[in-house]
Amino acid sequence: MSELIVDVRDLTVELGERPVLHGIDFQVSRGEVVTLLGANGSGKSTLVRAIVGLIPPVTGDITIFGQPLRSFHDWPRLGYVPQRTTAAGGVPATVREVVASGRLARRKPFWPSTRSDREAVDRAIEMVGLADRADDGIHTLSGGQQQRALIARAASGDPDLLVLDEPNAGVDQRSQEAFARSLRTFVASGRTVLLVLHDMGPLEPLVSRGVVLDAGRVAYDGPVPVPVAAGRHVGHPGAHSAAVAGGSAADGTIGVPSAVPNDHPHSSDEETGPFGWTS
Ligand SMILES: Nc1ncnc2c1ncn2[C@@H]1O[C@H](COP(=O)(O)OP(=O)(O)OP(=O)(O)O)[C@@H](O)[C@H]1O
Repeated sequence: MSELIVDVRDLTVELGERPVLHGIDFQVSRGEVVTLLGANGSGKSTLVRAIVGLIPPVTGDITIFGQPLRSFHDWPRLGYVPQRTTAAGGVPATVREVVASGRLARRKPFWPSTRSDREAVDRAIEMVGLADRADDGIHTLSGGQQQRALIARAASGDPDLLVLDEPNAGVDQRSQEAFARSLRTFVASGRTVLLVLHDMGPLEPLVSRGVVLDAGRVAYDGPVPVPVAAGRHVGHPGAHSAAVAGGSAADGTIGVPSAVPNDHPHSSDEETGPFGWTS
């Protein structure tokens, strides 16, 4: 069996004393691109935040790179971009400076950046299609471009696992396509990606597995569902949780769409369905 990069067992999380995740089992193996799907408030961001160590579990275990999270120290191996952040915040930094800050965990304190630092920063800027804006102030970029700069910052540290919470929110189609191409290169080098997505868009062919959360529980875990008709989708043969997801197991359909309404406030394309398909 391939190496488990993320291993979540029986995870329960509370926020403000309210249970949000209930007994989640969730694994990601090396080289996979796994997307978390589900309705607003189903717990996707909470699961991701627990995995990167921002929220403590009430019960259950989280292991990353084979290490229990509570004793994990190798943070440069993990790149994380949270949802809906802006990079500007009044800081007069250029795109290159923001991206270069992603290398800090790999550098010796007070030493100047090395050639490999600078090359990694250039690669990451190229990856998100911001090469022509590298020396511009981050505050001059659009929200979507700032989001891409943050992805580049996470990627510049050469992580083995990239965790991105809605990386394409508010990002135009052409940039999404450029990002999908770069992510393909990232994954081809044997690295691993965990994404929260509402609209898969150009990332869809890259995604190896979809996990749908419904009210803090795993409702489906299997190949990414594909559409059969407006509002109905079918799982690939072998999708193991079809019945659990609420659809009709008899006709092979799964109820994923009902768990993934397209009501997200910052979707980049209002005409597009939850998996990036025109509805
Ligand atoms: N700080 C908090 N305190 C209390 N409840 C919270 C907090 N943050 C989130 N929640 C609640 O936890 C639940 C899960 O939220 P979460 O953000 O993980 O969902 P999500 O699936 O990522 O949603 P979205 O698609 O809208 O980002 C929601 O009901 C939300 O209201």
